[in-house]
Amino acid sequence: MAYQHIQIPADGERIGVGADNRLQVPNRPIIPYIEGDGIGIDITPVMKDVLDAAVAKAYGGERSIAWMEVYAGEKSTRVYGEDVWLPDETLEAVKELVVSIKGPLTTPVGGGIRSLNVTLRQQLDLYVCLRPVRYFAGTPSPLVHPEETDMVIFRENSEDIYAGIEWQSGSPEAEKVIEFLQQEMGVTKIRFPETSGIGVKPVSSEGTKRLVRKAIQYAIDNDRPSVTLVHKGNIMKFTEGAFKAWGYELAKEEFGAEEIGGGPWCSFKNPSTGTEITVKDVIADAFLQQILLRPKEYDVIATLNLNGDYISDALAAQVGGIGMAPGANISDTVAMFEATHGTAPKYAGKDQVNPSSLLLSGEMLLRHLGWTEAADLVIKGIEGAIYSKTVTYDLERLLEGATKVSCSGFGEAVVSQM
Ligand SMILES: NC(=O)C1=CN([C@@H]2O[C@H](COP(=O)(O)OP(=O)(O)OC[C@H]3O[C@@H](n4cnc5c(N)ncnc54)[C@H](OP(=O)(O)O)[C@@H]3O)[C@@H](O)[C@H]2O)C=CC1
Ligand SMILES: O=C(O)CCC(=O)C(=O)O
Ligand SMILES: [Mg+2]
Repeated sequence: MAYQHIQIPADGERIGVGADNRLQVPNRPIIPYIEGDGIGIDITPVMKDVLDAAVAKAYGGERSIAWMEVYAGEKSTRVYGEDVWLPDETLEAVKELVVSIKGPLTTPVGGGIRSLNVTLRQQLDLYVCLRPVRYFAGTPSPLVHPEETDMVIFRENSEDIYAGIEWQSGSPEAEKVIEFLQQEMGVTKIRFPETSGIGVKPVSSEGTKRLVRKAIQYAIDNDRPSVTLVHKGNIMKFTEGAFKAWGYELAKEEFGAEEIGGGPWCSFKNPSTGTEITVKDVIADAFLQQILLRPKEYDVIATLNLNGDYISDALAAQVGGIGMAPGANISDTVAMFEATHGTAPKYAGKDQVNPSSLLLSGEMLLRHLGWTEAADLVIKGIEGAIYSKTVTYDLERLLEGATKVSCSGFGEAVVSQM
């Protein structure tokens, strides 16, 4: 490895990947991190400090993280030059070093660059966006029983309208596609052909099945009772409807699921525990009301890219907001952990926001390394800080008798509660 601007920590070692894609983790692994735009500057240093403290406490100095900064977004344009938003060496480093973590990156609405977050997922084929949503006791929530929300979202991360295949209204490309649709495909339903922008939504059986396979395997490994396929297949029959059909097909072919009654729901016995795992489906709009009214009925969720984006913020709100919801983007070998929320520009550099989403993403990273003792300490620290009502502005404004602390102050509270 030789990089232009990335400094490799001399005393760190690379994580290896063995048979069955198992990680071989040295005592001082090199972990690349992207600071992130906006509030990235606030939350990323806190995340590093908290993870370092948890690892030091759990392993008494025997293990530690060799952090290595890699660049993307606005910081990259300062380091590499005006138009370099995502340098090749960032992609190379993240791929070679296998496990990384990132802060949020800005995407302009309308024109400008396409999402760097989506580009990272696509370039590295991080096809699973894993977003667990659980409640921490004492967190203010709009629900009467927020503790009943305990779901793990598997959002397909490589297809759907996030593929970015779209043409602007009035462009020659849009006109050409519209002409093709009308003249060669017999399409008569484009309501305003003169002024329409056009987007394409690819959804494949391979893309669906690799995602649903991971979701079902997660349910097996974690002894969860159900996997729900969330789709809008009544309207988008050959994309979202196909996602549902391929999901059930996979459950039957690869996991031996059998139909319940006349189907389409099916179930099979968890090969490790003997517990019944139900594979079911629900239409996305109905799902969004049911997660508020009957959250206990849902557990592992497998869904398409756009649905997963909406659902993850909606579910996060139920357990305290997007300041609390972690995530990971995963392929068969590479894992990149990241917060669910964005760059919250109005708070950038003010040391105010809640770092928990990135802290909990870091907790997932530690668990992914097999460093469960350190991961448990991060959870203990966050639980302790929230329980003692020492919280950032977002929770303090909803929590009677709470003490408001800064972003870094919350990090210190977490460490002191470990
Ligand atoms: N993966 C990524 O990197 C993502 C990037 N983005 C990008 O981020 C930019 C801003 O997007 P926007 O729609 O404003 O969404 P954001 O998630 O950045 O912020 C929306 C609101 O959520 C609340 N919030 C977000 N993060 C926190 C936090 N850590 N602690 C407390 N509250 C928080 C704030 O609410 P309040 O004002 O009520 O305090 C904030 O104003 C866009 O460019 C978007 O594309 C968006 C999502 C994910
Ligand atoms: O890439 C972006 O700007 C937004 C991404 C997003 O909303 C998400 O990852 O949940
Ligand atoms: Mg989102």
